[in-house]
Amino acid sequence: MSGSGGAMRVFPRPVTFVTGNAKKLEEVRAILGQSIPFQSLKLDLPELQGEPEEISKEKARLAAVQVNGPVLVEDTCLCFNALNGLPGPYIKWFLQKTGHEGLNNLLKAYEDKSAYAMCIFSLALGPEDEPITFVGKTPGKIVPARGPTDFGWDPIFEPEGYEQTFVLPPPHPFLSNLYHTRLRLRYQKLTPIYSSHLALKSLRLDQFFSQ
Ligand SMILES: O=c1[nH]c(=O)c2ncn([C@@H]3O[C@H](COP(=O)(O)OP(=O)(O)OP(=O)(O)O)[C@@H](O)[C@H]3O)c2[nH]1
Ligand SMILES: [Mg+2]
Repeated sequence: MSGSGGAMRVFPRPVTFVTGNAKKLEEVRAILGQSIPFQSLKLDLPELQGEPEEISKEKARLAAVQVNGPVLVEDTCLCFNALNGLPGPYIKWFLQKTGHEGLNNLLKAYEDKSAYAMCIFSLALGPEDEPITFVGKTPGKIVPARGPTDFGWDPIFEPEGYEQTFVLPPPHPFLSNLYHTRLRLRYQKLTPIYSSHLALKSLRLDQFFSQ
């Protein structure tokens, strides 16, 4: 990927990251840095139902109508293999209603505690454009909650190859392996953005943007 000059050509109008989740915004903003012209908008979009990619696409369509310009949205799913991918996109409600303990209890009847965290980004150039969707997955397992509980299901998700949950452990987070695992998931969140640069270039949509 080229420097921010190239990105400016591809995205002469800022891409609006639409989310109602301050923590999500903080992480995406930290990763994106200056790589693309970026702004955020706090909108609580409807929590749709269906397959994760379809939900994400539809969310991008709704966001693009409200913003009337290029938008980026992200959906995070936590998927239990014993439950064929559920709660998946419904993790927000399961977490709110049952808490960490309830999520563990859902798997009590199964030996298989494996799970995966999935981040789906959708980019829509505008209300008339079909969103482009990219998926990043991190495998792991569900464990009783450990560590700080300030972000979602982090304390009950143990990424594969680690004996710690997904929370960032103080006091030296930048040096820990776990921090790097977490960055990897976040990097997967970024892959869509890099890929969409390439897609946009190949479609020559930079011309479209400068009109
Ligand atoms: O432990 C976590 N580590 C993460 O990295 C992470 N990212 C999101 N979440 C939580 O998972 C649900 C997804 O729902 P979600 O993707 O629809 O988000 P949201 O509705 O809060 O925001 P948005 O849809 O307005 O962007 C919500 O409960 C989020 O708080 C995370 N939890
Ligand atoms: Mg949501």
